[in-house]
Amino acid sequence: MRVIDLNKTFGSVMAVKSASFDVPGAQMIGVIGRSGAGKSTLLRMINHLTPATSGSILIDGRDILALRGAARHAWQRDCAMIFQQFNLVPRLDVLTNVMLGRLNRHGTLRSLLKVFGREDIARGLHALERLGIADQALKRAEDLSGGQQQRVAIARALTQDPRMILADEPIASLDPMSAQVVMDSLRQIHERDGLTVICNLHTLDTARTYCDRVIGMRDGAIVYDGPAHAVTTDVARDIYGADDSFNEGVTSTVLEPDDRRAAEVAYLRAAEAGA
Ligand SMILES: Nc1ncnc2c1ncn2[C@@H]1O[C@H](COP(=O)(O)OP(=O)(O)OP(=O)(O)O)[C@@H](O)[C@H]1O
Repeated sequence: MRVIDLNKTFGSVMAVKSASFDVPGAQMIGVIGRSGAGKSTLLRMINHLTPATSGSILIDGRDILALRGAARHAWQRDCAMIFQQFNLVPRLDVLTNVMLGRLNRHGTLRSLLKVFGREDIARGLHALERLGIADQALKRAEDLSGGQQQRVAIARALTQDPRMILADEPIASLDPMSAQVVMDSLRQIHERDGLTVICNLHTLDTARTYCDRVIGMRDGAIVYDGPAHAVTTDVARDIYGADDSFNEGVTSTVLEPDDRRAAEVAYLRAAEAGA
């Protein structure tokens, strides 16, 4: 993937400014930066959840920002999104939630009727097994812990057969142990399946532990792009724009404007409808 001079403005706010980077092969990338730095907007533009103002994103030489209609939905299927708030259907059982990831692989009629075949069930169960929660398959999603729900969301993403996983602060709502399990799962998917995982993270130590590469954003611009191990305290201070009193433990945020939630819900509905 090549991201070239990507920009996003919201009114007078330049959320992402001239972002450019290449992902030459499967990588696990952590995007860090303080609240409002533009991390979510960057991920959302890659997935088409937020339209870019200008720039291009080339995959196999094709600008995915120019895609419309079915081609655009096919791309959204190829880059599965994982959200901080899991975005499961709370009253549906876990297995059905996971199989929803298969819907936009099928034709419209099958998708509308939510008809799952044997292969869908097998794939759903296999994904749950990989995430270590197959025993929860028949429970309602809302009855699971936050960490388990995020693993269900990852299993759903896997059943989409994605080329890439984009995770927007996947552990921000989780306790430390659940966060570790979720990050271990994403790392394992990256290594075993050879998928690129781009993950917005709000703690530096998580990025250092799990990612090979870190992209640091400040005020919409990429101010660091390099190996995770090279993110020293000085580099971090530059990314977070903090003074000498900078404390690594204090980084991003969990605030999420309502309009973004609405966009996520619309995205998932479209996926469910097999649009
Ligand atoms: N839908 C929107 N409408 C208007 N402004 C927005 C919208 N989404 C993001 N912004 C603004 O764009 C800038 C970048 O926001 P973004 O959410 O991408 O940052 P972030 O680094 O992900 O922050 P956080 O860690 O708080 O989620 C901020 O100034 C934010 O207020």
